[in-house]
Amino acid sequence: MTPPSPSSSTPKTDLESAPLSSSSLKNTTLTSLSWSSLSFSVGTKTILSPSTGLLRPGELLAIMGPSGSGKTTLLSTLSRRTPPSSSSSPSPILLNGHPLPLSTFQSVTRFVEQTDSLIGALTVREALDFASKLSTASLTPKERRQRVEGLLESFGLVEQGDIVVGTVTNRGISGGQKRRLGVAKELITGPRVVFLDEVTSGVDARGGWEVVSYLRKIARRDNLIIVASIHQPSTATFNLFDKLLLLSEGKTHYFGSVDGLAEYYETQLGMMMPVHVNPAEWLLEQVNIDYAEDKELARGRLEEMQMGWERSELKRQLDGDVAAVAAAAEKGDNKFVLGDNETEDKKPGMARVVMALVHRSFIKSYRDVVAYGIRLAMYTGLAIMMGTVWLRLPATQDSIIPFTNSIFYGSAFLSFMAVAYCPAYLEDYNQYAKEKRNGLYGATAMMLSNFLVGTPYLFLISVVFSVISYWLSNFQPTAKAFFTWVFWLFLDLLAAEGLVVFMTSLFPSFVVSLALVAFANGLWMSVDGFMVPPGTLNVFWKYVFHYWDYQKYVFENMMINEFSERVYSCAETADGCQCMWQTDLADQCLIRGQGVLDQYGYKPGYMGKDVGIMMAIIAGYRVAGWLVLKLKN
Ligand SMILES: Nc1ncnc2c1ncn2[C@@H]1O[C@H](COP(=O)(O)OP(=O)(O)OP(=O)(O)O)[C@@H](O)[C@H]1O
Repeated sequence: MTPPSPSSSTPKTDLESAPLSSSSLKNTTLTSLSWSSLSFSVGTKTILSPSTGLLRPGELLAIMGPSGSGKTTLLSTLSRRTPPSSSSSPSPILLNGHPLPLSTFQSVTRFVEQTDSLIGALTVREALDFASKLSTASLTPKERRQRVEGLLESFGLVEQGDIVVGTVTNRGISGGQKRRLGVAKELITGPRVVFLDEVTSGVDARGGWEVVSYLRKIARRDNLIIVASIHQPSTATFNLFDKLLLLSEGKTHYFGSVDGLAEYYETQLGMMMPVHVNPAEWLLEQVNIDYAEDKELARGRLEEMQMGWERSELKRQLDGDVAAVAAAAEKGDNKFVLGDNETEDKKPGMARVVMALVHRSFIKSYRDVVAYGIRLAMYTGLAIMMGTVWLRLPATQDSIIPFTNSIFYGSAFLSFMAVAYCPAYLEDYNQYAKEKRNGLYGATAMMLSNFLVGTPYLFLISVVFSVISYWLSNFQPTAKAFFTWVFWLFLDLLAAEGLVVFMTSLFPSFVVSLALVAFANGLWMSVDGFMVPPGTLNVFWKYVFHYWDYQKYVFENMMINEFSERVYSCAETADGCQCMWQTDLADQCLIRGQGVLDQYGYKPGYMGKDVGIMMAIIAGYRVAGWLVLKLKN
């Protein structure tokens, strides 16, 4: 496990021949990652002062520093997720001494976020398989399997291969194993450089050590460069790193080998590193002035240490090595850049991505009770409740108001309850956002797959709800009327889900999206025509909101479905017949259902037009959601 000695020799290999599609993940082409004058400012505030570094294949770099010292900023600019403030063209970040175009750079590097983007319902093996399907199309099924099995083995996850990651009802694998899986997922494309934010976050000391030792093993075996920010590693974990970049207030205090730290501090700064103390803790103490009693004194000392680094022989050597790498590349020894076609060819097309996403969401939908199970149970409960409250209503005038109320409840309250979809969509959105940042797929694939997976479930919910409540309540008992009811309920739920998708994409926060969807549905409920009949509704609400209220079309058509072809008996009293609605059937002591509809101004015969409007509203919500995701690029 001895680190290979870094050398400043001229890179001899060529990234162009990087065999990304081969089953081997070994790097044979990248010889260095270097950067100089890499800085980042916001306005006049410097967050990262010019940083320089050089890494060779097989090396692990720890970026360490007190909270707020700029670790995340450095990692983010180094991985080119955030453009640096200094001359961003050409990039100050070089691979084999070359500033590669962003797309080429991204095709040979990966970023592992602090929080894993893992789907709890998938097994460990499936998580890797889907990561592979979403990121590369150039593997045969056999190569894909080999790569997945290879990574399971490399990260010590073979025994956990068929265990789910973990859901609300299934505990799944441990935190450390999750972190290892999160890293393995990013290695599936065979990157040459891996960036990891807070590599040991969410795991205990032992778990952290395990993650880093697996990383070290893989870096050595496959010649990868690994850059990880880390908060406060244990001594054992710290010693697994080859190099350290120590930051304080955005400035570099040390860049070099972990082994050479004690000597540097002693000879350059005259400070003895205690032997029996965790070196990481000791270093952080030296560069952290947040808790110093005498801030002035501590700041002076910090600046002295930082100047010590600037003046050091190590820094001079580093600058020389970085310059030599760039100079060698400039001589033109290497043909470098991965051809655009070559990288594009490896990405799966839209159809493949959508298929993989649909398959993945489908597995999630039946294994994870939060996705659809809870909602199905809730709607079933509501159906039983509704059917037994409005139980076996006879076709008499006394049932007309309960029928009307039930139709409103069945349409409006059910769509209101789509708020229950907010948490599940938020989970999908966060997954999408992470995978988008890693360049896996975009807004179109996300929207299409979400719609394709959700639609059959909404249909199932509509059927289950209607089968129970429709017949229990005794709505118009014909097959045609039943299926029309199911159809409108289905459209209702599709529109309501579209609203959730749009709102939650716009404000991806549980509390905010929940409040906004509830507010919007509250508004649609009050102007749909039930509370205030359309003829009475004041012009502002009528013309600004009523006509594009999806609940209006559902309520109106469900009302027409119940009343347009049905007849209700009036009350027989001692004085004769008393009809609450006067229609042409009054002399037979009956009420023609159309009489009820007349008070709302509803007429049958416009279903085709209403279905068209409803579909436009459903599509409108989806397109609005897609636009939001697109614009958030
Ligand atoms: N876009 C930004 N605008 C303003 N300030 C920023 C921005 N990005 C970072 N900062 C500030 O720069 C400093 C460094 O932030 P950064 O997140 O890089 O530190 P860190 O070392 O990763 O901190 P921690 O260990 O607490 O996560 C912080 O004070 C932060 O508030």
